[in-house]
This record gives sequence, structure tokens and C-alpha cells, in this order.
Amino acid sequence: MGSCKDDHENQQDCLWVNGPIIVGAGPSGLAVSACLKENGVPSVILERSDCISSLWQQRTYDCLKLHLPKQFCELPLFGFPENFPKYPTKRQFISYMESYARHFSIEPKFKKEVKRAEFDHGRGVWRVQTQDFEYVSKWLVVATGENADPNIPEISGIESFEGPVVHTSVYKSGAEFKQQRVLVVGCGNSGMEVSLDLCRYNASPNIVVRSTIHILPREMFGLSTFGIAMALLKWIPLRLLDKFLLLVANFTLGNTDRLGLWRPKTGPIELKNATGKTPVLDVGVLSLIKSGKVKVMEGVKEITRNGAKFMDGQEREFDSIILATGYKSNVPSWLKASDFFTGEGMPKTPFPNGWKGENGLYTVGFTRRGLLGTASDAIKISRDIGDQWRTIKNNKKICFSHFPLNR
Ligand SMILES: Cc1cc2nc3c(=O)[nH]c(=O)nc-3n(C[C@H](O)[C@H](O)[C@H](O)COP(=O)(O)OP(=O)(O)OC[C@H]3O[C@@H](n4cnc5c(N)ncnc54)[C@H](O)[C@@H]3O)c2cc1C
Ligand SMILES: NC(=O)C1=CN([C@@H]2O[C@H](COP(=O)(O)OP(=O)(O)OC[C@H]3O[C@@H](n4cnc5c(N)ncnc54)[C@H](OP(=O)(O)O)[C@@H]3O)[C@@H](O)[C@H]2O)C=CC1
Ligand SMILES: O=C(O)C(=O)Cc1c[nH]c2ccccc12
Repeated sequence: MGSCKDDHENQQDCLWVNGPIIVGAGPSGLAVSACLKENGVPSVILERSDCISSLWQQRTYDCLKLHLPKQFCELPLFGFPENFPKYPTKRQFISYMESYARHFSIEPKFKKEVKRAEFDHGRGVWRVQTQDFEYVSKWLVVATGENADPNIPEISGIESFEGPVVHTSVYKSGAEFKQQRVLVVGCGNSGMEVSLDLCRYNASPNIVVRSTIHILPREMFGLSTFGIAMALLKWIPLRLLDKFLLLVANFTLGNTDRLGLWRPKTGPIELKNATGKTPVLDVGVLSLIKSGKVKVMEGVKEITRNGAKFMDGQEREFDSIILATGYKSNVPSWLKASDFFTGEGMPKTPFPNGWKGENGLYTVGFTRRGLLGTASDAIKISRDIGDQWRTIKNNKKICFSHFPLNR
């Protein structure tokens, strides 16, 4: 990394990066960095937190396990240890990420939050600003994730609630909610798994299900539902696959409509592909819903001082509220003057072409296809940049250590 400081006073220190700047040291940032290295391309990762894989280390609950089998959650070039179980725990996944970074000698720059990034058309470079430096490179890889920030919806009256209100990104375990009456808002995988965890601590969760939801068993016939879906998709059309999955789900789980969990009209995998909405993969909550230990409530109308009023007219008291309302991308807050992303911070170009923008802009981990999507993006990006890197090196057009950058 060379310095490109000029002689203007009061200007942020500016560093020329040899290779791409990667924003985010989660699985996506690490995977791109590793694949680039394999292609002979160095890179710099800027990470806002103080560790790799901060979502997993700092913003997930203790009982979390991968809900897809490990072979679908591996990053390129370096797999899980063989002794890991089929569904690794959060601790195991983190230790895998740490080994991955060690294996490829990846050393992100921690506590570097990217506040702004913009393409400088005049010089043909990306200018990327953190709190203390400006980093400059020909390439910018966005790896800040689909889950960068919690989604905190406005719910009428919530400010008047006197008990704790926490998002699932700060929920660690039901131990903090023993014996409590808890309102869980949101019924994705987080809301369902947190409700299950709360029951382990004799808490009484009420889960708010405001719209439709697909629940599938995590496994069918002893094989992972996801694995079966991936295999069958090679042979049968998507809609037929969904019909099959729903047939088996109805047979093994029963009719979930009767529990207040209404299924969408569109099938689970078609819906996932079209909108990114992940089906809930049941790891035990459904039997607690059936037994009444977890209560399903229609949408919340209003939160009160000590509870909630629901759309169906019921009113209940609660000790705590957990917002399992999902996450959002933060790209629009820092990536400027680029029309590659939607207002929600997702690439406008649909899968499988959303990994590459213009002027050396790349995105990894924004396909709504979990870690499998990350792995495929990382390979494509590293090949693409690797080709450019070799051409530049061969032509020796740029002297990397003395790039003039006066503003
Ligand atoms: C509870 C939970 C469970 C999941 N389980 C699975 C699963 O089993 N299988 C699966 O395939 N997927 C799963 N996912 C999806 C998840 O998105 C991926 O597992 C994975 O974490 C995505 O990696 P990523 O690197 O793209 O994003 P992240 O892991 O979110 O990493 C992004 C990194 O960017 C950093 N960052 C953000 N903004 C900035 C900024 N402005 N400047 C600098 N750094 C920044 C963040 O601090 C973070 O470290 C799960 C998600 C959640 C929330
Ligand atoms: N074991 C694992 O591997 C796990 C994986 N994950 C993954 O992490 C990602 C994030 O999951 P998750 O955190 O569950 O987020 P999701 O986005 O999947 O779910 C958010 C939920 O909150 C609901 N919601 C949002 N706003 C409101 C509101 N104002 N009032 C009521 N409900 C609301 C949504 O309802 P609606 O659908 O109507 O918008 C939805 O049910 C997913 O990809 C998921 O698969 C999560 C947990 C565990
Ligand atoms: O865990 C997630 O959020 C994922 O995105 C993994 C995933 C990708 N495709 C799916 C289809 C069904 C269930 C989970 C996934």
C-alpha cells in the first residue's frame, strides 16, 4: 500500500491500495480476498468492527446452528474440518472462519468503517473514506452483507412500552428472559428459533405472524430439504419441485394453516428465488406451536405500556419484546453516485449477474442465496479482477507505488 498524500493541508491521509479494496470482513469479504490471493492479486479489507465475521461473532444468538448442511456453507478453496457435524454450531462456524483467514494469511484492517466511497471519473479510481484515511484503488468490492444493520420497524406505541425491547441481533439466550411473557415480532428463521430458545428457559413466547410463511422440515427422508431441493432442481421444473416439497411438508408437519401459519400462494423455492424470503426450516418450534407453548398472534395493532393490542382485538401483557424483524443492507448510506444498487441497498441487476458493476465495482454476498451465493460470487470476481491484474502487470501501465493523486 503506497501513500498518495499531497501537499494540501487539512486533507485526510490518502493511501493507494495495491489491488482491490474490499469493504467488510464477513464470509464474503474473506472469500473474495482468498480467491484473489489464489489468482496472485493482493487486496485490503476494511472492516468496521474489531473482528472477522462480526455478524456471527457479535450479532447472533448462542444456540444458532447452520440450517443448511455444511457442504452448502463452505467457502471456496478451503472446506470445513471433516470432524464437524452436518449442521455446525455458531462456534464451529466462527472457528472455521478464523482458520480460513489464517490459512490465507488474511489480515483485515479493523475498526475502519467505510463512511463514503465514490468513483473519481477524472482519475479512474475509487476513493474510499473511513474515519481516518482515504483509500484509493481501481477496484471496489462491496462485501458489507445483506444483513448489515437491524431492521427496526416503526410500531405504534412501542416507545411507551416499559420493559426491554431488543432486536434479535442483540439477543443471546433465553436465560435473560426466564419465566417471562415475551412478544416476538417477526416469524422468519430468527423469530422461530428465538421462540424455541425462550421455551428452553420456561419463558412464554407469543410470536407475531403478520403475513404468510412457508415452514418446511429441515430434513425429509433423513436428507436435508435444501439438499433434496438442489438435487431435484437439476431434473424437474421449479414449480413441480415446490409441489413436491409442500406435499412432503404437509405430510410430515401437518396443515400449518390451522396453526395461523398461512402458506403463500407461491411455492417456497420459487418465492425464495423471486423475493429472497427464506422459508422457515423447522428445528423444533412447530411442535411447541402445536402444543400451545408458543402462541401465534396476528399482526400487532399497537404496543401499550405493559403489553400489546392485536389486529384480532385481543390484548395481552408482556414483560419483554424481541424484534425478530430481520436486517437490511447499509450500502446506500456510504456508496455514493452509483446507480448499481436499489434504494434498499441490493444490486439492481438480477441474479446471476449482480456481482459486477461498472468502473471496477463488484458485489459479493448479495444474491439472497446464503453462503452458497457468496462462494459463487467470490470465484467470479477473483477471475475477473485477476484477468485485469495480469493485463495491467504485463503492460506495466501503472507504477503502483507512485500513483499521482493530487485533488
Ligand atoms: C442469524 C443468521 C443465520 C444465518 N445462517 C445462515 C446459514 O446457515 N447458511 C447460510 O448460507 N447463510 C446464513 N445466513 C446468511 C448470512 O448472511 C451469511 O451466513 C453470511 O454471514 C453472509 O456473509 P457476508 O460476509 O456477506 O455478510 P456479513 O456476515 O454480514 O459480513 C459483512 C461485514 O461487513 C462489515 N461492514 C458492514 N458495513 C461496513 C462498513 N460501512 N465499513 C466497513 N465494514 C462494514 C460488517 O461489520 C461485517 O463484518 C444467516 C444470517 C443470519 C442473520
Ligand atoms: N439457523 C439459521 O441458519 C438461521 C438463518 N437465518 C437467516 O438469516 C436471515 C435473516 O432472518 P430473520 O432475522 O429471521 O429475518 P427475515 O427477514 O427472514 O424475517 C423477518 C420477519 O419479520 C417480519 N416483520 C418485519 N417487519 C415487521 C413488522 N413491522 N411487524 C411484524 N412483523 C414484521 C417479517 O414479516 P413479513 O414476511 O411479513 O415481511 C418476517 O417474518 C434469513 O436469510 C434467515 O434464513 C436466521 C436465523 C437462523
Ligand atoms: O439461510 C439463509 O438465509 C439462506 O439464504 C440460505 C438459503 C438459500 N436458499 C435457501 C432455500 C431455502 C432455505 C434456505 C436457503
